[in-house]
Amino acid sequence: MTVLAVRGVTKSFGGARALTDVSVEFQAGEVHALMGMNGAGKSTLVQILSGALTPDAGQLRIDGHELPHLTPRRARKAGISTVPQRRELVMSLTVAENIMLGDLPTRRSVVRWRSVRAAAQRALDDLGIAIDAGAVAGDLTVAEQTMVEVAREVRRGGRVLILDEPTACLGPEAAAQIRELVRRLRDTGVAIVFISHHISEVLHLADRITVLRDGRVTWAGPAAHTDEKGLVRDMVGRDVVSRRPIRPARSPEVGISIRQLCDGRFLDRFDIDVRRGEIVAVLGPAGDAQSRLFDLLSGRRRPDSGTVTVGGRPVRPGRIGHSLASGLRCVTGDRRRLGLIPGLSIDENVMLAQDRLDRRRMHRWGLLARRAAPLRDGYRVVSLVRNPPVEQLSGGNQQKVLLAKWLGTEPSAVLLEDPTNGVDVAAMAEIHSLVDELAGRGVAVLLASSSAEEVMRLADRIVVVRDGRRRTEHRADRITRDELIAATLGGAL
Ligand SMILES: Nc1ncnc2c1ncn2[C@@H]1O[C@H](COP(=O)(O)OP(=O)(O)OP(=O)(O)O)[C@@H](O)[C@H]1O
Repeated sequence: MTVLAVRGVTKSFGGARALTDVSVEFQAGEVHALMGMNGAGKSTLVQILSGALTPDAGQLRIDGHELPHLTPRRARKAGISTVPQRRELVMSLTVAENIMLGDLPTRRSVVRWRSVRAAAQRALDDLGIAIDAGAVAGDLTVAEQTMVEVAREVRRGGRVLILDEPTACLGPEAAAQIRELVRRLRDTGVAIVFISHHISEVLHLADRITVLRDGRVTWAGPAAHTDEKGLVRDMVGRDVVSRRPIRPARSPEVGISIRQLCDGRFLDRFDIDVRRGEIVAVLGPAGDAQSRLFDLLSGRRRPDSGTVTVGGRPVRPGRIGHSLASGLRCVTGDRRRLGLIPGLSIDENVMLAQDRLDRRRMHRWGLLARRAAPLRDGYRVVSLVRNPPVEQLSGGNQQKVLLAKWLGTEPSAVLLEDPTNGVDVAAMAEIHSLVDELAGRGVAVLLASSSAEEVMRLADRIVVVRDGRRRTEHRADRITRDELIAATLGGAL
């Protein structure tokens, strides 16, 4: 049964078309995946469905009734809920408070906290989510926070649930938990709109797929009627090949050396050496250790103890300037919060890390554009209008701006945290080639990733961390992906 129907929707931004004549129907009890390259128009469509954007033409119908002048409030009332990429929980409140926010049961204007807790726990239990409603939201893992948001939306009566890349940046186990929840929701009759760049995930999970390219539907049908190759062609318009290159022998010189690094429960006497020209990955079930490595190596945070040397020279802990001066570049996995400056254009963001460009020269726009051009072209940053503020770019293109910003500075060593987060298959292959080239130029690359596939594609060696400790080390050419996942989960090899 069709719950939500989109007919002939078109949307432009300042004269540039983001969506053209898009029609799609979402059925109750079905997982419907939206796929497409970065900038294809998926988020624009989702924002139209959730009432955040008004289409220039076309209509939306719920249960056959037209929904004119949709606003976020009306969409929610009609049962259309969105769980966006960025978690929207109040981290200092409990899970129960977050779930019940805006709908707190009261008696004579006094909140009945016991009822709050009980109702929230019921909402979680009904969906088979094993989380204590009394826990503080900020203490949950990212996957658990996503589940809490799902429970909240379903409790509020969501019949069409839009999940925007809910498994991005999650390790294999957490991603599997989210998929399990999606299946349970589907079985209760919710219509699920699922956005993901992971093709195998979509092929396993989705009942139906709609592919967008340049704002138009290029393929739509049951998931069983297509395959990986077909999807890539429909999304990209050509085949995409991404293979491990044969890299030249690595230099014996050590690029980055980490010794006995300790930081709270995240890192416990952690050691690693990355030689110049080598790619070493740190992989673990939860991304905690990986993002803590980013904080420590970039100098944002001082470790409890331990040393880091780059090119044989010690780096003073807790000092961003020292980290940069050592030739180390750390590319964050959290581009929205730590990576890019909203309000500044693509060119300004790309050039921010170039030390030769001081503040005064930043305002010579012609020069800025000329110097930024090779980087934005090299990293294939695509936008509808020339040089917009960076927040107007699609997610994957923002990621490319972030990589261009740091990798354009000729580093001697890099830490890359989830470098292809939110990036489409074609851009992923391009970014992987760029990382290969970096290593080929003798840069020491430390890869902090949550994706076993990515690690298998890029790394020479893989170090598995669990509970902050280095557990096992593997050569990428001597292990299979499944063995690696078992190793991250602590299973026997
Ligand atoms: N507010 C805006 N102003 C101007 N252009 C915009 C705005 N929002 C989106 N766009 C443009 O519309 C196009 C479609 O973007 P959209 O975010 O829908 O892509 P997407 O398919 O979700 O991509 P991704 O996979 O990277 O998230 C992009 O070229 C983007 O730059």
